[in-house]
Amino acid sequence: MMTRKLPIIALATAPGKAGIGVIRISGPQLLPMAKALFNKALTPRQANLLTLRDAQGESIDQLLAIYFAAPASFTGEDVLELQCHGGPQLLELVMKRCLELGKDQGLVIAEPGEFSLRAYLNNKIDLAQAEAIADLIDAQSAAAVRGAARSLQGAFSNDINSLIEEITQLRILVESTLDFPEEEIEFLENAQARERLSAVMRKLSALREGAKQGKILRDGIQLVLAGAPNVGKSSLLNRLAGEEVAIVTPIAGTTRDRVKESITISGVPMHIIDTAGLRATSDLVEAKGIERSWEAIGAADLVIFLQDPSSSETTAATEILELKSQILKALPPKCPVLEVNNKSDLLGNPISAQDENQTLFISAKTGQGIEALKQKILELVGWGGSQDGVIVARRRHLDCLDRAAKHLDQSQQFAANGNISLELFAEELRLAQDQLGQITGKLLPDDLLGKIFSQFCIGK
Ligand SMILES: Nc1nc2c(c(=O)[nH]1)N(C=O)[C@@H](CNc1ccc(C(=O)N[C@@H](CCC(=O)O)C(=O)O)cc1)CN2
Ligand SMILES: Nc1nc2c(ncn2[C@@H]2O[C@H](COP(=O)(O)OP(=O)(O)OP(=O)(O)O)[C@@H](O)[C@H]2O)c(=O)[nH]1
Ligand SMILES: [K+]
Repeated sequence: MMTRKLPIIALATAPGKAGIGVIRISGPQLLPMAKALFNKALTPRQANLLTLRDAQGESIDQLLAIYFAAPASFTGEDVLELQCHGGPQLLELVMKRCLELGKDQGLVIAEPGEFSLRAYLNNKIDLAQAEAIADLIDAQSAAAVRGAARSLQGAFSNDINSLIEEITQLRILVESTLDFPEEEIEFLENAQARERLSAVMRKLSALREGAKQGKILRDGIQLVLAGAPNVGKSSLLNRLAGEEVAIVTPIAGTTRDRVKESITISGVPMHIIDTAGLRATSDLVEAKGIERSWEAIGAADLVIFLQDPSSSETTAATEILELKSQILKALPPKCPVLEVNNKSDLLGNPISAQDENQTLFISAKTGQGIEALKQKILELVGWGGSQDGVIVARRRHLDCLDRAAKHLDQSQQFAANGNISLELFAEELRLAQDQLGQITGKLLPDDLLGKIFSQFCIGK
């Protein structure tokens, strides 16, 4: 796939019936094909109202064609867009006609992400921007859209590039004095190398913080509701979702399988998973469900351990402690657990939303304490509270930033008195820079491009 030069074609709009359907073609030289399709010269970058005909001269569609001449196009190649009526059968015919007439030039159906890949390879966008396009399309909340749009405009890339630039300046300084080893201490002091490194590290740390927020915005949070049967997990899911997505009954063991629902809390996508109540059971179906509960807990970003202090049967303190320790063992590393007491409406005296042990009290039934719970959830998953200036980010970006930070830490150690090695100092700077370069695609491991672009949707 990666670097073929043949012209490619794909449906750019979603498959299915719609008002309009857009077919997009990109290639090194599309004018002959355009001529063959319409028998007419197209004005570049302008809507041309034309009739497309089949081999027999019968009209297939009256459409708008836009021709972009290389390099002034999305991909940097010639691009021809056919904005047709949006019928699936019609679009199929148009596609067939194009493939027929483009045969001599080797026109082929595009692979997922191939248009964006070409835009990247032709330096129209960098890798972080290409990823932002996919994230824009996949965005799960309005805040995620804004974050992806910022990245697409280059906000993230610019920050990365200016960091790379500062490291470059520092490297130039260091490398120019490498040949005079006896002056290392003096050099470090005169050039304020340590101060400059600290400044770079502070910037990187701010960028990592922002990227963590951006990862939350892009991927959302896997929030698992766990606990004994009948404590009100399904009721809480319904309350958070604002609709009856899970079955609620007074019968313990109602939920037999995971029920998932995606919502947003303050613009943060939350994938809430209601699980089968955890208890020993001889019921085979229930046991299977409980197995899945444990799987969900093992893949959570946050677990709410829900309890029902109004019920004597489920609140035997030892049982709760036992269940809690099982949950703690099943959690992924660093995943927080939030203990929440449900059914506060049954507890007689007016209950405040939080007791002295910081345990939250809520009522899934009345809605009491739900707002406080939502705030607590955001706090625990590390959401900074503001969407201003947030960009979307991926695991890949976070990993690169983490590795860059490690290298800067190391380079700082090689600038410490008693341990100075300018050579290693410079080498670690270079390694940090390489990691940052991977984010924008300046420097890439071999198989990465294919991996990233193949996850794009078709026609993008
Ligand atoms: N119909 C249509 N709508 C679309 C796209 C498309 O390809 N087709 N896009 C596709 O994702 C996005 C728009 N992205 C685009 C990015 C650059 C250029 C372009 O022509 N760039 C030239 C000229 C720039 C200029 O004149 O300012 C260039 O970069 O040289 C076009 C679309 C969203 N909407
Ligand atoms: N009074 C009161 N009853 C509640 C509250 N939340 C849930 N219930 C009741 O508790 C019972 C069990 O609720 P569910 O939501 O099915 O509990 P669950 O934890 O999902 O149960 P399992 O599916 O058995 O694991 C139902 O009768 C609910 O109406 C609450 O906040 N107050
Ligand atoms: K129940």
